Amino acid sequence: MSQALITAAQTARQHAYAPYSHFAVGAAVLSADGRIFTGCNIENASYGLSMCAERNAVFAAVAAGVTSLAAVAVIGDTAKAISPCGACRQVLSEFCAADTPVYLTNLHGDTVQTTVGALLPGAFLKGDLS
Ligand SMILES: O=c1ccn([C@H]2C[C@H](O)[C@@H](CO)O2)c(=O)[nH]1
Ligand SMILES: [Zn+2]
Repeated sequence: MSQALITAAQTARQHAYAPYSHFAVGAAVLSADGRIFTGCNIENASYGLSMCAERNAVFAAVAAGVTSLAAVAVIGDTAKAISPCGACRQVLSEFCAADTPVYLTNLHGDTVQTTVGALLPGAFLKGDLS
């Protein structure tokens, strides 16, 4: 399943809209019942409005009613496996368990398997609200 998820991320990457950074990213997330949702980064002339691939994939899942994710894959044209930004780590923490596997990859086939909890130890979570 990790290979299918990585392939889905790779396909989504082809739709990246990144005319400013020229850095295309794709992401895919897996639901508990085996569905895959994908996202690519989408930039804007107002740079700060740009959105990462990871968050677009998570938001696509949530918009389909899936709020619990079983696995995540991300791909970009990096020298080493891609490293998600802090904002995406926080958003992943909202919808994934700490032990949810994350496959970080690049176009050379380097793959690092980590977890959402390892990517953002001490994430601010629902339970922290009083
Ligand atoms: O993990 C990452 C890292 C970067 N980007 C996007 C944001 C921006 O559009 C471009 C350059 O940072 O890549 C992602 O989508 N995911
Ligand atoms: Zn991000």
